Amino acid sequence: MQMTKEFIRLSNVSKIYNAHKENEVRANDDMSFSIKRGELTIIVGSSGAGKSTLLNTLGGMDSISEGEVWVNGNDISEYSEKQRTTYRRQEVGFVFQFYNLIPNLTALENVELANEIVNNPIDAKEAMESVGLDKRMNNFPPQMSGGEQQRVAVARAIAKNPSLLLADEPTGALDYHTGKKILKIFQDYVTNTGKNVIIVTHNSLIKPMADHVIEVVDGKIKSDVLNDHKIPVEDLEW
Ligand SMILES: Nc1ncnc2c1ncn2[C@@H]1O[C@H](COP(=O)(O)OP(=O)(O)OP(=O)(O)O)[C@@H](O)[C@H]1O
Repeated sequence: MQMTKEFIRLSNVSKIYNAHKENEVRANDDMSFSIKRGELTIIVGSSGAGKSTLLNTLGGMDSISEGEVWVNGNDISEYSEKQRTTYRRQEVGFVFQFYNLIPNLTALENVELANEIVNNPIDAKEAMESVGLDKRMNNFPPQMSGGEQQRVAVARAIAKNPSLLLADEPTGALDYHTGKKILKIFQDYVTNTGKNVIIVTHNSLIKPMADHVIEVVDGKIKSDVLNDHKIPVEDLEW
């Protein structure tokens, strides 16, 4: 089968909380866009715009109310709970704002735990090396800086060898320089592997580092722009 260039396509996707009640919220409202293979995509918007809701949809964490969500040739909006669990486990790597590491396992053990649950993992040590932490493998998370813990979290996501890496405000808890290091890892990952990374953020100043920027306002897509000349993270200032 020929691989198409399109990797993700959302068609008229809505997520409605408390439908038909007084407190109904259209967190995602009639969203349509597509994402090509090998893209670094940034989804940007202010607080409450609907970014996390969208990320939860793409990551198979939640079902939608209306529309279709195609990932890698499959309509994941039709998946049963069980199929969604398999999808989430096998296909998606997650990085969150607050690392979510297990404190009483070493950095390496945190990464190993993730790659044990998938069929086609990357060696945990290799993943640690790829984020520059080969010397800190046997440290426990509380002995590491925020930036180092976030690198472990990125290694953990990469070690699953996912087809899609999702990051929700991955630099939200980090200082400027440390945040830049994390963003560089994501940008290099896309360049080196040809896989897809989607970063959700409220920081519109990082938009130039992406291949594709989707802006969300009030649950709707406000703009959808391809960057022909993305900027290396090193050259980005904010
Ligand atoms: N489980 C839920 N039940 C009801 N409303 C919800 C639920 N989850 C999110 N919402 C609402 O949906 C809207 C979008 O929320 P969402 O978390 O997706 O925004 P966001 O852009 O990620 O914001 P932030 O940057 O602050 O995390 C908000 O109005 C929020 O209150």
